[in-house]
Amino acid sequence: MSETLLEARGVGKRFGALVAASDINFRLGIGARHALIGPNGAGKTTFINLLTGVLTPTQGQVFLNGDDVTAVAQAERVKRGLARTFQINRLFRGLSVLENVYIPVSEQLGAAPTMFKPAGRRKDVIDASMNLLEMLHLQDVAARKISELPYGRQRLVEIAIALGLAPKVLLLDEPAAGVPSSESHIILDAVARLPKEIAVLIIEHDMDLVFRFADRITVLVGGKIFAEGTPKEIAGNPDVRAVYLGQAAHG
Ligand SMILES: Nc1ncnc2c1ncn2[C@@H]1O[C@H](COP(=O)(O)OP(=O)(O)OP(=O)(O)O)[C@@H](O)[C@H]1O
Repeated sequence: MSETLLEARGVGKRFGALVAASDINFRLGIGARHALIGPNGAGKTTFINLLTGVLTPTQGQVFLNGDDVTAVAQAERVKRGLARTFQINRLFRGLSVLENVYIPVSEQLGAAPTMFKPAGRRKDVIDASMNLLEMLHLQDVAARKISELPYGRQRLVEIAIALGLAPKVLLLDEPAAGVPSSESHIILDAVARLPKEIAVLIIEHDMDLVFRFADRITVLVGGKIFAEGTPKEIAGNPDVRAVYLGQAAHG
C-alpha cells in the first residue's frame, strides 16, 4: 500500500456496557478512495468520530501522518490535514454559499476576519473560494442563501467547506443522505471529481455511489471489521451479502 496518512490500531469505544467499536485496524493511504459500509448501528459514525477526535477511544490508538494523535484535539487534527463532513448538515443557512466557504478558506490563508478586516473583502480568499465552488459546480449559486438551495446542493457546500480546510484526508459521512434520488447524481459526480491527492473515506448507504467511487471497501458489523477488500471481492462475498448487501438492496 502507498504511504499511510491515517491509521487506527486496535481502536475501540464503549458507551457504558455497549461496545460501539471494537479492535478496529484500518489504514488510509495517499490517494485512497475507501468506503465504510455496514448496517444501521454498526459503528460507522462512532469510528469516524474516533478518527477525528470527537470521541476518545477506550482502546487503541489513532495516527495521522505517522504521529499518535489519540489525545490530540479535533481542531488540531483539522490543522494537521484531517477534514470531515457530517451526516446532518451544519451550514449557516442565512449566509450565502460563498460566505459559508469564505470562512474556512480565510482561516486556511491566515486571513480570518478581525475588527479591522471584516469578512468578505479579501480578493485572494474570494478567488480561492470561487475556485472551490467551481470544482463542485456551485459557482452559479455563489450568491444564493443556503436556505434557498435544493438539499443536494447544500450537501455539496459542505464538501466545499471541508475542502476549504486544505485537507490531506477527507472523511465524508453519508454525503448523499437525505438527497432525493433525482439529485443524487450530483453528489456522485462531485466525489468522483475530488482532487486525486486527497485521501477520501466515505460512509454511505447508497451502494451505487459506493461501488462506483471506492477502490477499497471495509464492512463494519456490530462495531467490528467484518470484511475488507476490493469492490469485486466485497460484492462477491456471500457473508457480506447475507448481513448487508442483500438488506441494502431491499432497503
Ligand atoms: N454517544 C453515544 N452514547 C451511547 N451510545 C451511542 C452513542 N453514539 C452511538 N451510540 C451507539 O453506538 C452504536 C453505533 O452507532 P453509530 O451511530 O456509530 O452507528 P452507524 O453505523 O453510524 O449507524 P447509521 O448507519 O445508522 O448511521 C449504536 O448502538 C448507537 O446507539
